[in-house]
Amino acid sequence: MQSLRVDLGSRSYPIHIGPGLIGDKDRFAPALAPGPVAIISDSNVAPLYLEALDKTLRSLGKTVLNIILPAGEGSKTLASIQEITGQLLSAGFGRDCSLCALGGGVIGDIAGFAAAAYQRGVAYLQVPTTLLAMVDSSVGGKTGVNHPLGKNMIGAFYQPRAVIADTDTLDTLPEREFRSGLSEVIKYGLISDQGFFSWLEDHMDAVMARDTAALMHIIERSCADKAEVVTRDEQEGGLRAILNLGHTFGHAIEAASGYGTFLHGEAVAIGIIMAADLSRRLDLIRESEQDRIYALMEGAGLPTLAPRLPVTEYLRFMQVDKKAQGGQVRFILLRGIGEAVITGDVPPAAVIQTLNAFMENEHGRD
Ligand SMILES: NC(=O)c1ccc[n+]([C@@H]2O[C@H](COP(=O)([O-])OP(=O)(O)OC[C@H]3O[C@@H](n4cnc5c(N)ncnc54)[C@H](O)[C@@H]3O)[C@@H](O)[C@H]2O)c1
Ligand SMILES: O=C(O)C(=O)C[C@@H](O)[C@H](O)[C@H](O)COP(=O)(O)O
Ligand SMILES: [Zn+2]
Repeated sequence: MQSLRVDLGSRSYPIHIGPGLIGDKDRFAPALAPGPVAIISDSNVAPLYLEALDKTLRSLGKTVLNIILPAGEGSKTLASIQEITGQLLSAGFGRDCSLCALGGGVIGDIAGFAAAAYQRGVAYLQVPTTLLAMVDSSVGGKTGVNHPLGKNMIGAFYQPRAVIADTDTLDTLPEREFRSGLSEVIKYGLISDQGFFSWLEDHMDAVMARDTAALMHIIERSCADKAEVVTRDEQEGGLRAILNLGHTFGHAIEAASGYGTFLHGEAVAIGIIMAADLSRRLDLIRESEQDRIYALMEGAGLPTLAPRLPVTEYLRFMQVDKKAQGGQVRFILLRGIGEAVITGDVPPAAVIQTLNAFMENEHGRD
């Protein structure tokens, strides 16, 4: 097992990564509030891992309530928050309860927001079971749900009490979901960790084969890179926006093509390639660097073609991006591999050139 810490003063918490952790009551005990526990999971994950977690929590003397939502992005709605809070109230759960998010990023985001809102805030733990959730969504306290007009539009910054990533759960993760998580891993290399990007170029075969040591390395390095950013800027006053590389385009792809058509990581992979294209048009990166990014995404089996939607549709969803300031969309661009830049003065003509290029020749590379 490896353990890291997210240092946020009184809101600090550990991240534990390793095999068999769902059965390790000593990881759970220090993070739980005194009262009962609700496990929030989804219809795919619950049959696989809920019984084991339930048993661990009961061995700590806890009363346990199970709440199971339909699997998939379609559940990331306010209706799910209503469902969870309704079940908590019916079971008589008070402010001394804890919620355990057992699942991928969808469950983590929903359960985290339910924890932030229920009786104005109760304890919660992240027990991520997808690669994407282990490397990204379980860490940093961004919680929330979608709105038909935009992704993650309703939510809160609310930190978990612990992140407990049982790497054994990755054994059952479908291949497409595994690959989806890799785009967020590649993102860390691009925004702040050139050495990690090079390591991924050299070890992608081992990663794709789910080699144990390679998986431990990418999860640990990703969590460390994310924790470093979150510690310096918890609520995205500035720096944290770099974690959004590829997301301005990516969120537009997810929303405009209907939530769930593209997995989040797939949309982010395409979005990162589009952001690299825009960075090259603005002479921030060289074509050779753009080629390396494209090659690594392809090597990870991720999609690189943007869906053919009207450019006006892309622009409509990009306009509501939460990073916009004074009506001006801000982009996360690359100044090289390993260095991100947050910029609010991208000429609209350049953005439209990138969008047109992807719509015309499908991959956006002239
Ligand atoms: N809060 C954040 O900082 C943050 C960061 C990145 C992404 N996100 C959000 O995370 C979501 C995507 O998360 P995701 O990719 O984990 O998707 P997901 O939660 O939908 O999980 C993917 C699929 O795999 C299934 N699954 C999960 N674990 C499994 C396992 N071990 N074995 C078999 N099946 C399993 C799930 O039931 C689901 O069908 C998006 O909504 C995205 O916006 C949030
Ligand atoms: O933690 C962050 O900060 C991120 O931006 C991580 C992203 O990978 C993640 O998709 C996040 O949910 C996006 O947040 P949003 O504020 O752009 O909705
Ligand atoms: Zn993301």
